[in-house]
Amino acid sequence: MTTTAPTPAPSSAARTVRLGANQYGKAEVRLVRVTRDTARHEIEDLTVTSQLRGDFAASHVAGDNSQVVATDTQKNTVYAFARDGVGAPEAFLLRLAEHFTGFAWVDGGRWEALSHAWDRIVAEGAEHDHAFVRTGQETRTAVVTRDGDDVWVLGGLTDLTVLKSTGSEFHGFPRDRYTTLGETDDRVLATAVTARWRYAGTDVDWDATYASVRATLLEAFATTHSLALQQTLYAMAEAVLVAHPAIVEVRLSLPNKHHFLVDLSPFGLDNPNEVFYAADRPYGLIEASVSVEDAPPAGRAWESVAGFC
Ligand SMILES: O=c1[nH]c(=O)c2[nH]c(=O)[nH]c2[nH]1
Repeated sequence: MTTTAPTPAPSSAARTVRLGANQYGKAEVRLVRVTRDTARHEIEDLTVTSQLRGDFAASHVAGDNSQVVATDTQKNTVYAFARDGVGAPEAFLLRLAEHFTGFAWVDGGRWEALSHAWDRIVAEGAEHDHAFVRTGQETRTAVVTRDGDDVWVLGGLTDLTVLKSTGSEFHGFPRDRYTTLGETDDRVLATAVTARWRYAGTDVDWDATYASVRATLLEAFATTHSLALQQTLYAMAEAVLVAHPAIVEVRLSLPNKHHFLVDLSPFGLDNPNEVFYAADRPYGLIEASVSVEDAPPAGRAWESVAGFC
């Protein structure tokens, strides 16, 4: 038997290492703001992440924190800025970006928000002034990335769950020895939409555009007679781009929430497309980016945005 001597590990003196890309900050700051100027309160509920980029080498290599804006300070800043109001998450994040890049050694960063929706409770026939119920609907998302004077804004939403009980077909796919799926011209189509969209600039009515994009996504989902979830995805993204000149790119991630017809024949029953098993996994996952032809370069807009191809 031949034995090979192990290769000696290189001594640390023989190698030069270098700090690469880095960012740091406070993740998932939970912020709830109650606006109580009148008896009819308003509530804003966000989860905010702040990450700074810049010259932080001294802290990493020597423990010199003279340029480290503490993550605790970043968290406090989020709360302090909320004292003046929150408003659209995109606008709030742009304020944070402007503030933190005021430190000479901070040249950019990434600020992200999830916006959690609450509805008023209807009590005694009227919307209550200060009692709310979390809507089981989607979560609005926003990401601001700044690099020097360049800034990119993504709007978005996640967990917008939709279903069509007809108007969906799937056939014409290749068959090989592993194919068992039957062709269908009438199936249930359901998905939980995750969408992100890239704005061309920052002079935008964020709330109005969000509401309009959401409505456009829903309308396109409802009205597209679907031959594949891929086709529905494209129709949804196209509809958003056609209706919103401020938006230049849409990325969608659509899980195909399969609804399988249950075989009721063992019970002597037919099943004319009425009783389904709603499977939770595995699920098809359909993802794409759709953009306008003359879209400005995406730059760093999509950096660290997980969950898309
Ligand atoms: O809309 C669909 N797209 C697919 O790619 C696919 N694959 C599959 O098994 N079912 C479906 N449905």
